[in-house]
Amino acid sequence: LTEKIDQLVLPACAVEAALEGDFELQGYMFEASMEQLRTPRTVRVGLIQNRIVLPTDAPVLDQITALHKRIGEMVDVAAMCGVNIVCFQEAWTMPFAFCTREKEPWTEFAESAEEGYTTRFCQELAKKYNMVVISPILEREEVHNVLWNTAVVVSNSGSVLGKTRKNHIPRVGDFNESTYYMEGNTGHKVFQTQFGRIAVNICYGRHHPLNWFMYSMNGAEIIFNPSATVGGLSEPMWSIEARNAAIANHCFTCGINRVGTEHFNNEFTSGDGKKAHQDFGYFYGSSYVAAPDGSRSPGLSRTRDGLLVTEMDLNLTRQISDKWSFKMTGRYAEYAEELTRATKQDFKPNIIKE
Ligand SMILES: NC(=O)NCCC(=O)O
Repeated sequence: LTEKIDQLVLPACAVEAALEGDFELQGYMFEASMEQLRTPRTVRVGLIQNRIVLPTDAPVLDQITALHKRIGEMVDVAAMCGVNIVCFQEAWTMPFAFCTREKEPWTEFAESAEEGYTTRFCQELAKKYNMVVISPILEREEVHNVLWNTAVVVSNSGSVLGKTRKNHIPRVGDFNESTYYMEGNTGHKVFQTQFGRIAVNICYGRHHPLNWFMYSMNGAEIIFNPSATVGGLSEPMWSIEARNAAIANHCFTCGINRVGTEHFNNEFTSGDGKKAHQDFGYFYGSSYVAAPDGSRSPGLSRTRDGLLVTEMDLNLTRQISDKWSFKMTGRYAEYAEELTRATKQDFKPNIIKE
């Protein structure tokens, strides 16, 4: 169904800047029917995927600053393309070092969601470009000194609208994230922005249909899925999960994955009897947007930095909901009751035997 998608013509200055900055720039459009009582609710969304800039053994602040510079240049191009909401990849200010299980220096990348340099940096971008910025970082919550995997949502006014934390922490492959931070405690927040209602389902949460569902129950029209995931593990699932969530929940979904292979100084093992190694494998990019009608944009490159700009008419969410009525036909009260019973210690599965 990618053939249903029209390309979005992007300004020549943006195309040139992307060429000069050596990153891919793609633009697509999702249209909706014209309605009599509502005007189109058109919004432009930018997804940014990238490799890390400096080697993983460069000083921490240099690594962060180099990523700010790189992403700042890409946001400049997003602004030229009229982007209203931009989302970066999971833990965008750092290498995805959680495979190592080392605490130092990786926990030094953690920053305050409200006051950290990265949030300040995003606030500047948001104000300058009248753009909502979704900034997934490693958060240090300073009152209790707890680390979290958090997306900070900066409003286009430049103020911090709020933050939302990763609900599901992987226990698969080299994703040793449970060594560093806890399951999120912020529920399924939806942020009302000037450009639509948005939510952030961070990485591994995309394997949980009920996680997407709860954001949608709270009214999300666009659900972002900033990720860090590697070839050989999740690639066969990547093109399906966010797309299916868009269909099932009558909303737009945006999958973002980093690119490149990140090398670490010290070897680590995967607990599978294989030899110790110094990298996680390659992050395969392929960021894309899926629409509630089942269509999707082509993915960005598997290997290059990129900016994907999509224009979407949010009226499509209600139009598809009216057509398919999944929200209306869902038997949620029944599921809720059965689920409540299923989560109890004394639960007996409802299996009928002869
Ligand atoms: N970052 C993260 O949660 N990755 C886990 C692997 C996956 O979900 O593909």
